[in-house]
Amino acid sequence: MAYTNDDEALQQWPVECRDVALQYLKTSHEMVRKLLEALLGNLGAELDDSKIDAFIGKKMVNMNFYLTCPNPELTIGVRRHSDMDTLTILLQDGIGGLYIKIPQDVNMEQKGEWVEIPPISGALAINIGDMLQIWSNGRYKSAEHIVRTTSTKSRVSIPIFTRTQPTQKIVPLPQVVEKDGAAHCKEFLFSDYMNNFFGNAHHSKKSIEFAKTNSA
Ligand SMILES: O=C(O)CCC(=O)C(=O)O
Ligand SMILES: [Fe+2]
Repeated sequence: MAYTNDDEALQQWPVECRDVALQYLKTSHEMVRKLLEALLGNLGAELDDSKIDAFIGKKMVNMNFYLTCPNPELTIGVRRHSDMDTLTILLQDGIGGLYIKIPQDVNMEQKGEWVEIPPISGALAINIGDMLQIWSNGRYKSAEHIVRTTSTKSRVSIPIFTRTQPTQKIVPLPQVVEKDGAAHCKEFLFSDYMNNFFGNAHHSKKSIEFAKTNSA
């Protein structure tokens, strides 16, 4: 359910869930703003409110229902992808099944492996999106993830995607580039990216290939 404004949400979202979904979305927006400030501030990039709003101005709340599957090894719930947005807030129930791939180029024992993000009661999972990877000049990685189903229990997850406007220029933040000595991606418009991948949000690191082909 895409969010534009309260009136539209109240008119168009299903009456059974619209109030609680709206509340979840609004509370999350404040949290996302603080997270983004902290994450980018940590890289030396202080952004004013209008910039932060531009990065997370478009929001969407989804509701995923994964049915049980008699042969889970023959299928997948959501195929391998990274999120195309800025930050994703993910509420999952207690069933489990979300796995992320630890990148090869990190200094961790489990590098290259798929690792489960176990549900923790009362906790949210936060995904770095592809655009945040680019703004941070690759310092933060948008993790590839996958959802596996089980034969015994259905699962529910509710992600909130926060994303930038189509007209937003995507380019590594100058404060980070200055520190790093080089930008790892050339400028492009988010709309260019969406034209390439929209309708295929569950791509597999396509943006990173895209960024590479745009690479300075
Ligand atoms: O269901 C989940 O845990 C993750 C869903 C997801 O990755 C997505 O909707 O992009
Ligand atoms: Fe995802």
